[in-house]
Amino acid sequence: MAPKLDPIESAKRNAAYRAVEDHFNSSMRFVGIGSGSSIVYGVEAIKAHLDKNPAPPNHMNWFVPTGWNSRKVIEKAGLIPIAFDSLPGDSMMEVCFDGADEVDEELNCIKGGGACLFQEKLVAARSKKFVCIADYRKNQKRLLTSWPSIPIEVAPIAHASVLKELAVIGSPDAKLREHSLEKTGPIQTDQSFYIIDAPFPKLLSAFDVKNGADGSGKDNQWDVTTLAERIKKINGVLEVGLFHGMNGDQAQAAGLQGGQKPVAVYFGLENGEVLKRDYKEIEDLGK
Ligand SMILES: O=C[C@H](O)[C@H](O)[C@H](O)COP(=O)(O)O
Repeated sequence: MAPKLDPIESAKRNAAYRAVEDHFNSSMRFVGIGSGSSIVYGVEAIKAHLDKNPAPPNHMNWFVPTGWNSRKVIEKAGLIPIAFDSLPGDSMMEVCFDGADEVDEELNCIKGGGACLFQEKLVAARSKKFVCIADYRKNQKRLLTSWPSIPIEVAPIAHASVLKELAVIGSPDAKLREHSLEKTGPIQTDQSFYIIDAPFPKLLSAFDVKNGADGSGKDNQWDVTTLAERIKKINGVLEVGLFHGMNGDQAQAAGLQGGQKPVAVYFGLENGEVLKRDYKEIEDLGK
């Protein structure tokens, strides 16, 4: 008998199975796989789906990892990984599945809690859609409600100057993420970069801005997009753990390749149900 999962793990697993049921099929060619603990259940659900519904004859399903750990999860499930930079020509992934640390009402996400975000953003932006798997703790009205800080991937040589500039723009307590065993030093990403965690006050959404709020950073009030773009401009920053702007459907409708935001987020709830939030419902919210 399978061991009983604790409520949070079981919420992630329920969300993963629903997300995969709604967005995966065996004839897909390229599928992105994110990082973290929730996506492990996503891969489990994909494998279970393929076992029941094998791919058509002579058809390969390839899975694009977002880092070392994600590649191991793919391999362990017996699925076939393909490196992002081996994707042929202009082919897109049909879908990518990934987790998040926090998701707001507009489906903006904070990611990078597990030190992966650069490759996750590359993969999301080359996928027709990003589908997010999460548990109830991640579902918040605004970002930085329960999750305390924004993960930022930086070049090691620039970490001190990035910390200084973050202080200037309103995050004096930003910190370099270190291993718990101090002597092992800063945590390194798959790119051998460092991670800075930058706390800011709760972020405004595009709805707030549309309704007249000032998210320009005055009085340290930022909206998600303005802050993400401001941090990205700091020399030495490779990527910011804010996934914002358009989702894949919206990007393609605008003639662009892909977006950063999920088209849908599946939150596993404490009572065993799954709450699905998708961007169409958000468009209605904005009216
Ligand atoms: O760095 C890690 C990634 O962005 C993860 O997707 C994110 O931290 C969520 O991870 P988990 O599913 O473990 O909560």
